[in-house]
Amino acid sequence: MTEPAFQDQYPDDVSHCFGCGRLNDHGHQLKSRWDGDETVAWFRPEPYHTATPGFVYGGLIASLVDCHGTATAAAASHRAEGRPMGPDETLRFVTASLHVDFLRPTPLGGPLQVRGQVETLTARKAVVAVSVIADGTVCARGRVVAVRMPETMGATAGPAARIMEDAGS
Ligand SMILES: CCCCCCCC(=O)SCCNC(=O)CCNC(=O)[C@H](O)C(C)(C)COP(=O)(O)OP(=O)(O)OC[C@H]1O[C@@H](n2cnc3c(N)ncnc32)[C@H](O)[C@@H]1OP(=O)(O)O
Repeated sequence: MTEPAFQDQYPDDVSHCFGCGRLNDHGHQLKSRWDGDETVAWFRPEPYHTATPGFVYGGLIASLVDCHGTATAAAASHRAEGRPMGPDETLRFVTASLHVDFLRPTPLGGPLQVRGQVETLTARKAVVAVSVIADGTVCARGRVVAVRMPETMGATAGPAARIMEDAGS
């Protein structure tokens, strides 16, 4: 049986992210999982994710790097602490820094493999290297500095909750 994706184990109050939130019907809903000591996600860009005809928009690629990086940070933190991921226990990480190098044009039409490798991990911070691969060729490399989410970003009440309600999510 396939393991549930990291993002599917986030609590509801942090599951509206445009890149990976399972509760965001308009988002990418990226799904990241362990593959040995690395992490992997697959994403198939749609024709409207175009940069120039036939090639993937760089902002989408940055989004995949971002959400795979932060999800990898959360999963690695759980693994290091010996705590399974789950809706009540998820250690939450947000992006402090996102760097992407676009090495070559990324072809549109097939699935992209997104691979993550934890470079450093402390209780409060993870640095994750991410590759975006099309048909066996690395098209972009990124690095995410992910930091434990401040309490103010996970609000279940107040303005944040009202915005999501208004959006119908
Ligand atoms: C939870 C699931 C949701 C999915 C997430 C999806 C990804 C996202 O898009 S998140 C949205 C975008 N990100 C944000 O809005 C975050 C906004 N920024 C913040 O809230 C804060 O600046 C935050 C939390 C990142 C860092 O807080 P801050 O108090 O500055 O942390 P601080 O204690 O100084 O630094 C912690 C560590 O991070 C490092 N760090 C902080 N900012 C940066 C940076 N920009 N670049 C590199 N390193 C940094 C520090 O050097 C420090 O490292 P060390 O522990 O080795 O000394």
